[in-house]
Amino acid sequence: MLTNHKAHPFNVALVQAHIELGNPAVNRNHMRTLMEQAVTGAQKPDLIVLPEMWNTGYALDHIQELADEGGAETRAWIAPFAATHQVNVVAGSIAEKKSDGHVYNTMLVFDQTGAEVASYSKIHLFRLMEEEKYLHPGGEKVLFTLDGGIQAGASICYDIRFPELARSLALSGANLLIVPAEWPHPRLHHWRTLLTARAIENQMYVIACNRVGRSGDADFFGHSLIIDPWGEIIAEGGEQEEIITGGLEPALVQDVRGRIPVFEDRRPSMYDR
Ligand SMILES: NC(=O)CCC(=O)C(=O)O
Repeated sequence: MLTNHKAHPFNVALVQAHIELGNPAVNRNHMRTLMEQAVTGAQKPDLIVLPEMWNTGYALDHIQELADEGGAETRAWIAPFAATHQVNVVAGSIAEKKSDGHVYNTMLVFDQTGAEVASYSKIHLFRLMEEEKYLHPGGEKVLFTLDGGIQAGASICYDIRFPELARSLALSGANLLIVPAEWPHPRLHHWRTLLTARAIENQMYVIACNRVGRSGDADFFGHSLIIDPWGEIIAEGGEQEEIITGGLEPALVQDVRGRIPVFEDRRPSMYDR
């Protein structure tokens, strides 16, 4: 059940930001400034989402030195930010160096008390951006409960090309898929179509925060999206820095699942793998 104990919709704010290649200090300050804008905006968010690999960008050649050791630096400022502003934060993803010495593309999630409620490392590494040469893949899917009882599933960028992951999260109870990304031109058509498909087939909300700006040869287009469980786009960013906001209506997931009973009509024994 997607339950929300608040009378108002569950308001989300996607921080569609530019990321400075290989400069965690600049990126941290920039994200904090934008997050402050988000919490002081007209509509106070219940949840803030950042883009993928926002601390370093794809500075993969130097990722061993640049990655956040144990995620300590990120945790040290995002947890108090969440508590101070009483807002859930999906801290996009960061390059995180774990105790095994490998660098992972990791999403950290904090609730509105500042408690860390989840950590997910990207399962599917994207060869076109050489992730598989420099990063280590995560080994498990992750669900978490946000303030208000909303069950969310984690996906990072390229993960959305694997419908099995979103379906598996939905079957485990997720009603909302959260997707930080660094997705460049010329694949806007894929971005919008895949995200919409994940929403329609799983009858879940999908919220996806992409970065903007050029980095090396890549031109990141933004177009962050908030999509409802019927596949309607509630809000979509442009190609510049901005904060995209929208309200999720908790009851809509069950309503859509009642209209077309996809989950009741599944035939798992017919699917090989
Ligand atoms: N950072 C990524 O995973 C990019 C994925 C992407 O661009 C795609 O087309 O897939």
